[in-house]
Amino acid sequence: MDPNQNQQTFNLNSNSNPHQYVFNTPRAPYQGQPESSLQQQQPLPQFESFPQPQPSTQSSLHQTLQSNPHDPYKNKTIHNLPSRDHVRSFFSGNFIQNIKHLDMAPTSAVPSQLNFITGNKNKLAEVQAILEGVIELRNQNVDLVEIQGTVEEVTRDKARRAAEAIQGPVLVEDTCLCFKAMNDLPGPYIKWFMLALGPLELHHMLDGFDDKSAQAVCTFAYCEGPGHEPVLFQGRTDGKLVASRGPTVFGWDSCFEYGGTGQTYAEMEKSEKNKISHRGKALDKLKGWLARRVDV
Ligand SMILES: O=c1[nH]c(=O)c2ncn([C@@H]3O[C@H](COP(=O)(O)OP(=O)(O)OP(=O)(O)O)[C@@H](O)[C@H]3O)c2[nH]1
Ligand SMILES: [Mg+2]
Repeated sequence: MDPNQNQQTFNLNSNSNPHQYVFNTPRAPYQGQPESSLQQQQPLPQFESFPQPQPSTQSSLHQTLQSNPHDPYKNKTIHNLPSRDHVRSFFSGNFIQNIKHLDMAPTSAVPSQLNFITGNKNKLAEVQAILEGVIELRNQNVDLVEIQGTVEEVTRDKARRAAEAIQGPVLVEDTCLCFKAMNDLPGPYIKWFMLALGPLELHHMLDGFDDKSAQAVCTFAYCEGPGHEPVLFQGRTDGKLVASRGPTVFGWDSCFEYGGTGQTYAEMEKSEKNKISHRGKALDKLKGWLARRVDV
C-alpha cells in the first residue's frame, strides 16, 4: 500500500446488492488549496483504479462547489462524499456491471408518505393514479431551476435542489421527448419547444426529416434529504411524432403516437396510457424498489 495514502473501506450496499469498495485517500492536502481551507475538511475520497482528476481539477471543482449559490453542497462539509466527477465516472465505468439498480441506497427507510415535487398537475394526476394503493403521495410545487445536461444529470440535480429546498425526502421527475432524427434532441428541453410551438405545431419540428420516430422518457429520482445521492428510476416508450390527434390537454400527448397501438397518447384511455407509458414503466421500477424499503 502507498505510504502516502490512507485506506478506507465503504459499504455502498443495498439489501440485494451488498458491495464494499476500498478508497485510497491521500494524506497530503491537495495542491493549490490553502492549508487553512482544509482544517475542518478531510480530503475527498478517491475511487481506487479510476483515472484520478489532476490536482488543479480538484481545486477548481472545490471552488465551483463553494461559489455556486444554487449548489446544495455549498458550505457543507463534503469529506464523506465522493466528488460528483467521481460518482459520474463510477456509474459510467466498469462497476456499473455489478450494480443492478442505481441505488446507492438511502440509509434510512423511505417514509410512508412520499413528497412529490412538481408544478405539473397532469403529471401529478398520473403519478397519483399509478401509485394509488401503493404509497400515499403528497405534493409540493417548488419552483426548481433545471440545469442543462443529460436527463439523468437534470433529474439528479432537480432532486438535490428539491431536497435542499424542503429539507427532507423528495420524489421528483423529469420527462423527455427524444427525436431519433435529431439524435435525441430536444430531450429534456421539450418543455420549451412545447411552450413555443404548442401541440398543433410541434410535429413541424421533423418536417424535412423522413424518420419521425420518437421516444418518451421519464426519469424519477428519490432523494432522502440534503446531501444524499438521488436514486433514479427510468422508463422509455417508443413511438413517433405525428400531427396532433385527440384532446390537447396534456403537453405533447396528442402528438405522440404509441408504436404498439397506432393511437396517440391523447387518444388512449388514461388507464391504458398508464400501462404502457414512459411514466408507468418508470413507476413500476419505483414500486418494486419501494416494496423493499417503505417504512410502514
Ligand atoms: O404529452 C405529454 N405527456 C406526458 O406524459 C408528459 N410528461 C411531461 N410532459 C411535458 O413535457 C415537458 C416536461 O418537462 P418537465 O419534466 O420539466 O415538467 P414540468 O416542468 O412541466 O414539471 P416539473 O418539472 O415541475 O415536474 C413539459 O412540457 C410537460 O408538460 C408530457 N407531455
Ligand atoms: Mg420542469
